[in-house]
Amino acid sequence: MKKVSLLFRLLRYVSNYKLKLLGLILIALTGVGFEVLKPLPIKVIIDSVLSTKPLPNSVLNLAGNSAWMADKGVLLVCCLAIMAISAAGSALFSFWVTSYMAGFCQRLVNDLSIELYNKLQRLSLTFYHHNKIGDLLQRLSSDVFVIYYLVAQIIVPATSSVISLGAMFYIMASINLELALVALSIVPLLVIALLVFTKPMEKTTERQYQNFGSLSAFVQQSLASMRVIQAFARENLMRRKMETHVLDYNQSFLKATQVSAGYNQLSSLITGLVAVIVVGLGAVQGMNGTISAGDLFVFLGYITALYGPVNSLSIAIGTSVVISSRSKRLFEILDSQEFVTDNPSAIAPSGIFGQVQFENVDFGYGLQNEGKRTLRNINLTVPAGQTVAIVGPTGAGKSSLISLLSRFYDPWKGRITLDGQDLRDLPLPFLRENVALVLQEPFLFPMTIAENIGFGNPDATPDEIRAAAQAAQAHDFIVRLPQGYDTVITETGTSLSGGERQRISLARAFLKQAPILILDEPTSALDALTEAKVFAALNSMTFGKTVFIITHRLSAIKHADLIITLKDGAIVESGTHQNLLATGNTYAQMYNHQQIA
Ligand SMILES: Nc1ncnc2c1ncn2[C@@H]1O[C@H](COP(=O)(O)OP(=O)(O)OP(=O)(O)O)[C@@H](O)[C@H]1O
Repeated sequence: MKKVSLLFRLLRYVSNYKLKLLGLILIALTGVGFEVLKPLPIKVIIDSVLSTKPLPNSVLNLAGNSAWMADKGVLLVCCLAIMAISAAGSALFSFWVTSYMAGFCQRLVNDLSIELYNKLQRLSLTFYHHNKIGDLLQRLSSDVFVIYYLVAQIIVPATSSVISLGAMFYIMASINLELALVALSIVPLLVIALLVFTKPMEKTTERQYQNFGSLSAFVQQSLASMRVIQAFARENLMRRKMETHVLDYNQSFLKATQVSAGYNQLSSLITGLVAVIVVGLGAVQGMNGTISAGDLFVFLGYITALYGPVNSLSIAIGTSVVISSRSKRLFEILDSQEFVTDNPSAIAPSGIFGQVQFENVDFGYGLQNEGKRTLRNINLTVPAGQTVAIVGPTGAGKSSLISLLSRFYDPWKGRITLDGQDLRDLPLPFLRENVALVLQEPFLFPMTIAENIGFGNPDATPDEIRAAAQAAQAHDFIVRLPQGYDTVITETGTSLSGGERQRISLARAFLKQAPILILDEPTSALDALTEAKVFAALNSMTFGKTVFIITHRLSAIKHADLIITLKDGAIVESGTHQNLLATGNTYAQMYNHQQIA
């Protein structure tokens, strides 16, 4: 997307608050008006108090011909005017603009953050496989401020700069057109400087923020895996990698800063040079008597004041380059394809029985024509209320198969139905409300244990949370913790053992009371006794539910209604424990091997 169209797209968020923006610009312009007025009382002092020039008509009209308009009276009024202009213009309006702008821009940042967050929630896991969390974090917490800069460093300063330049030029031209035109030559010179610097600024800024994203991602991953780093004593290796990331970032930061400082300095140089020329020419005209001392003072005042708006215009233009590069990183998220989409015309059925059917399902993680096929021609019927166990060697596709049930991904080919209805024709939130999931890696939030379990059902009462914990064999260890159910879990959950985390995760799924329960190795971290208790509890908790369970401990699923064996992404056998044992094939071999071991 082109730089200008990126800026226009960003502008659309601002256009939701047209009136507020207009208010902000009006306040800023009033401040500018005071700035433009600043040299005028001094001109009156120089020309009409210190010299003999009559008072300007505008002042006479205001004051009338009153007697107090003698020199000292004029001097006093001019001094009061200077004070009022400075107090109102510089102090009051600067404060007002700053606080108004902060509130307004923060609201824009909030809007954009929420839109990004909503989009991130809709994106399927495929997106997360291709993007690093640290980089996304950086986009959401830092790049999102581009909208702030768009208003605070471009729209408002550029508008007030253009208007104040216009007003100053008008007054200067009415004093001396020739000098005013020389002053205006700043504009084409600055445009040339900008043309030279745009590309390098764009490139270096983009690189800088890419490197910053990589650095954030590396730090985030390192912190999350500190235990592994320490266990393998790989601190030096990771430090060297960190140094490389920091160095890359520093170099790109340095380049971006040098290029943008180069542009700023060149534009300052141009402004300064033109100002010197105008001062010189003005002084010559003053000596020739073609311009009064007061007018020359106004002129010189504006020439110095001209630097402010011209400079903020050039900064605004430079910032627009930076902003467009950074906003690209946000629009990349907003434009990411939602591979799993919610069908807007889908109607939720009044209830769910729980019959699940896979019909000729093929699936892979990449795009259909590019990626490797992970599941091939899966045909499977699970009647409502039955328990199906999925077994097979590691990497066979077991977790992939069950991830299709929650529509984390959609099949490449074929379809999966729930009570005869294609999952893609069910509202996505409805489907996921009706599926409870225990993942292989139990994830806990940095909240209390009660909140972690209650995540399965936010309306659950403390008694229901406790009952779910009891069923998952978690209650006993929870009440032994100093704060019991109110114990806050550390960010990574490392304050609990693997088995404890697993049981909390199980309790969360139990609490959800969904008609379909998916358990991906739910007891792999439990000792044999606790595992037996969990499985005993499972029998009562899963009554009437359709259950998919993946486990490597085959003795635990002997009573499943159906067992399927997956190998290289295909179902190679299915039946009950007894049937499969009788065949002597893969399942029987794995089972017998475990019995001996
Ligand atoms: N996000 C992913 N992107 C690409 N390939 C993946 C992804 N997740 C899994 N795979 C691949 O899909 C295949 C099946 O993986 P899956 O996790 O479904 O196997 P599994 O039978 O559950 O294994 P395990 O018993 O070890 O958990 C593997 O080859 C794996 O490398």
